[in-house]
Amino acid sequence: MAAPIAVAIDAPDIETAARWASEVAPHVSTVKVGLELYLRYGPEVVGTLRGGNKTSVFLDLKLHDIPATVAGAARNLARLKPSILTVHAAGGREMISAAVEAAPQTTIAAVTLLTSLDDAALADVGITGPSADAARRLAVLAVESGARALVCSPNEVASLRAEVGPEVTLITPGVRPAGADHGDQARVATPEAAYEAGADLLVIGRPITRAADPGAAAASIAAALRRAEAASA
Ligand SMILES: O=c1ccn([C@@H]2O[C@H](COP(=O)(O)O)[C@@H](O)[C@H]2O)c(=O)[nH]1
Repeated sequence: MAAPIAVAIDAPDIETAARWASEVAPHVSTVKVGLELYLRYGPEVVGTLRGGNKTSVFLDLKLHDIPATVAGAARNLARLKPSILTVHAAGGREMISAAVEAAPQTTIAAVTLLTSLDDAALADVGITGPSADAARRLAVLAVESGARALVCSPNEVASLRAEVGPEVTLITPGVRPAGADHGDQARVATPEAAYEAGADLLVIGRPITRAADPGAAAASIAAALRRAEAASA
């Protein structure tokens, strides 16, 4: 079975994106399209990456605007049939509800706190104290507004799970295999730690796509998750 990994296809061009998607497709459940590709190619990129692969396409466009604008955007994006569409939880209750109502067939995932922000960067934007507290507050607001999925750091999965229960899908970027370069990610954990904490879908980009062989890198992380699952059974 394909591993619960969404590979972030943050590629400079559609040819590279299509190659990465087909190389990782046998090993993972999902490919993720973000701003870099969508803003260059628009809706066609979704069809291209879906291609003949069985992977789901996750649209990570992090909508954040007034409710009416987000509703219109979510309605248009839902036509592409993504499995998941992201909005920023900080957009507030009405904005999240507007997205959920506009795209009833799509899982709306609310981004709590970007995983690139460390304590100092969070303080810069007025969020002080433990990141887990702020993430929990935003998570509750998002779920109360109808979001069925949340995006958070792997380090915050356990506390969010305790708060929102088993039915909400927890999606974690900020995943780095042991020894991998963290790049611009601040609140990180290994794939095994994210999985063991209870994450439902691990978002992993550069550790896979920048490897010499993306297919082999995806297969290796998928195998590590299977070992973690077997060990916890
Ligand atoms: O809080 C967030 C929300 C989304 N992302 C996205 O995930 C991937 C991570 O890619 P890596 O190469 O594994 O760092 C990227 O597309 C981000 O836009 C996130 O990192 N953090």
